[in-house]
Amino acid sequence: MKENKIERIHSDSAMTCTLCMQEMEILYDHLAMSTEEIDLLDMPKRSFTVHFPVRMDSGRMKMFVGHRVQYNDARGPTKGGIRYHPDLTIEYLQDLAFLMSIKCALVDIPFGGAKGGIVTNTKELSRGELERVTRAYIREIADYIGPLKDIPAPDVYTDEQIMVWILDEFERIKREHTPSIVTGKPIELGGSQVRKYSTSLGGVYILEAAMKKLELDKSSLCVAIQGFGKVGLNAARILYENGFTICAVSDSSGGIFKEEGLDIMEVIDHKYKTGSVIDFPETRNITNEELLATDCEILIPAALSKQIKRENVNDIKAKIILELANAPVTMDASRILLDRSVIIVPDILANAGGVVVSYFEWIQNLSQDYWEEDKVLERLQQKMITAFDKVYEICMEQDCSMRRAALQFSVRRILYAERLRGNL
Ligand SMILES: NC(=O)c1ccc[n+]([C@@H]2O[C@H](COP(=O)([O-])OP(=O)(O)OC[C@H]3O[C@@H](n4cnc5c(N)ncnc54)[C@H](O)[C@@H]3O)[C@@H](O)[C@H]2O)c1
Repeated sequence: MKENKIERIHSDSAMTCTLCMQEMEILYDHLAMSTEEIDLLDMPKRSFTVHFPVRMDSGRMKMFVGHRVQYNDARGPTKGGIRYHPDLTIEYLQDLAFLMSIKCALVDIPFGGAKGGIVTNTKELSRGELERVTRAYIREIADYIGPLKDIPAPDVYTDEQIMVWILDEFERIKREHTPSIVTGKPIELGGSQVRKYSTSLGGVYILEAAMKKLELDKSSLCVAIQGFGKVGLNAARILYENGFTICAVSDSSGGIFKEEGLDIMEVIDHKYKTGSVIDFPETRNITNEELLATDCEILIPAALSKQIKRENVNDIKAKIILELANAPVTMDASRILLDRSVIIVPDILANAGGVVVSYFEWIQNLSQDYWEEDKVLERLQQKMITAFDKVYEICMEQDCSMRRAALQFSVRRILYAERLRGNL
């Protein structure tokens, strides 16, 4: 099992493991973990595949493949997204489910980690087919999910509407209202305030906490953001509203740069009208490579994995990298940046705000007590800052990277829960 994981870690396919998984191998030695501990963390508790037929619009039946991985539930029911992707493999989902366990432990929410999905290209399905595929998948896995077992959420190519179909199908099967079965719902059906920008806001809380420790003044710093989707756009908006100068942003069509800073509200308007940030008046169009190499203090990758790699790492000028995307920096590049004393705030900490607000949504559903926006904001900030402080303390004590510190802290928490249960 362990060898397979290492092979995957070093493979270079589109579905490779994240940097955290590579760091885990180092951590096994660093923490002097016993064989029992390594074995326990190396295997998901439950991992299964379902095959199911769905009637297509053409009238013919087509077989689909779905997976769900419930990695570790020592600290609570498992929690994790449902992803629709043609290249989805159960091995990759196992790694993502493991990272969800780590992320939940890091921000101290009572969940284990899960991940699942369907092997499909949503662009090739009609809306009706997408609904039938989703409902059929839920019928297959309904016995293994539940508010106190395993709680799905949106992920790549799944959204609020798909969460509603999941909720509705599950409730039809169980014949009772169960809003806590899934998170990422619209507010009208039990969703939480703040959810739509929770990942970005959580990242901003962490960035501001890091800057306070480093005694940096935000007004004098230039920020560049790669990706202008749900996470990048909201991060740009919140930072702009908080007085940061955003000098470059980009999306898949390219980017824009303005040394004195962009009017982000106008850029958002332009993006909605034209579909891209490029060609915004009085700015210079730049490529995504140029965006990463922008002369800025803070770089926020919020698009895809593996954007900062050996080939372009020497062009990076930022002093702080806030990883809002998952695994945007490769292992090689990370080592080089750390040698140059660049601070990398790792994905498992920087983008954990999303799962924290998912936890709040679940609490609200279970208690039927719905919170005002202010309460969600206050509790999100508290969770993020507590995790940051802990990670920072370990970094200072051990003179290690934030990723190493975060992983170490979470692994210890999970192993402690396992030990209390008598599993170690
Ligand atoms: N949505 C969340 O709550 C959440 C939570 C945790 C992590 N993440 C991670 O954050 C990242 C972004 O997620 P999202 O939800 O904003 O996705 P999204 O699909 O809404 O946005 C992605 C953005 O990246 C841009 N993009 C695509 N290719 C690009 C390229 N080559 N160069 C520059 N930009 C490019 C797209 O144009 C789009 O603006 C992903 O890595 C995701 O896994 C998201």
